[in-house]
Amino acid sequence: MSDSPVSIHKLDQLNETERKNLLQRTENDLSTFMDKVIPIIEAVRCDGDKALADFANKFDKSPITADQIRATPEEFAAARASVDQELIETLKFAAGNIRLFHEKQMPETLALHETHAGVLVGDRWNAIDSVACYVPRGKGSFPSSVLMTAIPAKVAGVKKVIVITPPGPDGTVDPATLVAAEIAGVSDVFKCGGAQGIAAVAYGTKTVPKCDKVVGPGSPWVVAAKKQLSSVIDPGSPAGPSELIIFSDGTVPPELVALDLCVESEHGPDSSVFFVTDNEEFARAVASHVPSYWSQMGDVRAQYSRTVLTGQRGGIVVAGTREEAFAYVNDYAPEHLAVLADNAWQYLTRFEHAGEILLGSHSAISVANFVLGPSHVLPTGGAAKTTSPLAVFDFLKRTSIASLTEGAYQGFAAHAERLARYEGFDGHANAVSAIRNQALRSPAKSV
Ligand SMILES: NC(=O)c1ccc[n+]([C@@H]2O[C@H](COP(=O)([O-])OP(=O)(O)OC[C@H]3O[C@@H](n4cnc5c(N)ncnc54)[C@H](O)[C@@H]3O)[C@@H](O)[C@H]2O)c1
Ligand SMILES: N[C@H](CO)Cc1c[nH]c[nH+]1
Ligand SMILES: [Zn+2]
Repeated sequence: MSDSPVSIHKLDQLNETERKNLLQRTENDLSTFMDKVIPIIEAVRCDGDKALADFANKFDKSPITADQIRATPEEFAAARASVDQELIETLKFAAGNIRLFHEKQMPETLALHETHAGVLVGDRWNAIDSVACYVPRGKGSFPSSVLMTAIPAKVAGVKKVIVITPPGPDGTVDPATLVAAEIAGVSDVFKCGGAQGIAAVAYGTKTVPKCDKVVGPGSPWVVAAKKQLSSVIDPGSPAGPSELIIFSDGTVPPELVALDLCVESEHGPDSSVFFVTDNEEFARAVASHVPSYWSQMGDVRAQYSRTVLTGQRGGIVVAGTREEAFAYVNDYAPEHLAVLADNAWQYLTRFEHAGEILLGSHSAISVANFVLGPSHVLPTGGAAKTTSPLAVFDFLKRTSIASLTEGAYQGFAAHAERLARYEGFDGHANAVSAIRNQALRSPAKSV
């Protein structure tokens, strides 16, 4: 039991610096990528589609040419024919749940409140014009990410939704990604990933349309390019390497926690996954079960998981008290938080910061990752302290709407004039002092 290689970090044995280090993610230090993406971005800005093809050759080993960046109707048809019918049914099942959840999330288009007699103020929500959904391909294929990004955008009413994704070594888009795009109602899919894909939608190329916003998860190249281009395109939330914290009070089988530790840790060596508990005996039991689950995974995924769970950005955190366990989770602000307990709901109010909180053994991380409804694109790197999961709100913006009657205006104008004079704005003050000259404001008398 004690010879499990899973890291065990005892909070009360850490000094302040060590505790701080345990909260770090790979994405918190993008310094090695920030400079390297600049020439890639510049090449796309200057050479457009030709640069996209060159980078696809170089980074994706994909033999495409500048005139093959867009996925053709024939490629969609071939994808439809090659993807297993049951998988298509599953993609449709997921799409239905994602659509339903986001439809229910939509705010009223116009919400007005009468704050005083004759004063109507409120919000109008409307969609942004164009969005690019980034779908990764480097470490697997992610048709689920197409659904989790494009469907909320469509529900919000975005007119132009496109997908960008790295092409494979055969020069095509992953077939299930194309089928998922079709199910989501997206017909514009472009073969460009990494920093070059982000640059393409930021500046536009002959083939790839310039977009107002880019969403979706990606490698550090993608996250670094989003940061570099944040004044050119709205980069949305970072959505970097997947991360998970599991909290348990020891009232579930340790095997369950061990299995869940292998979930997000198999994404890549840069993921971060911890089990946090105040029960050391239970922690050691969990650690003892993990290696047997690695042996049930493919070599590459098992190695990613092993790297994460035996290193400094993963494993088990043993807190001295339950309060310290809650405090650690809140400081960490994980992307996903799974609460595994007999009565998981009792802990909900203890967790302030997380992209998603899954309560109880049946609210499985994999169900939420793939088919439940809420988007799996969630804030990473601690961004859950201030930001929210991808949702319809990311594709909408608010405009404040106001309307005053003549009677209401009388009650506001003198106050506005006084504040305008104090701030030294004569033009502002003069405009409202027309209160003394009603003719200027009354349509009936204005001509
Ligand atoms: N937060 C979320 O919602 C969420 C969801 C799914 C996946 N993820 C994360 O997304 C990530 C996906 O990883 P991936 O590798 O599949 O992403 P990816 O497909 O974005 O990465 C591959 C791309 O990176 C670029 N690249 C690779 N090597 C390069 C180099 N040497 N120089 C320049 N560019 C280079 C290439 O353009 C390549 O196409 C994982 O970290 C996973 O954990 C996050
Ligand atoms: N865990 C990812 C979000 O962090 C979603 C995903 C897609 N495929 C597998 N997992
Ligand atoms: Zn996952």
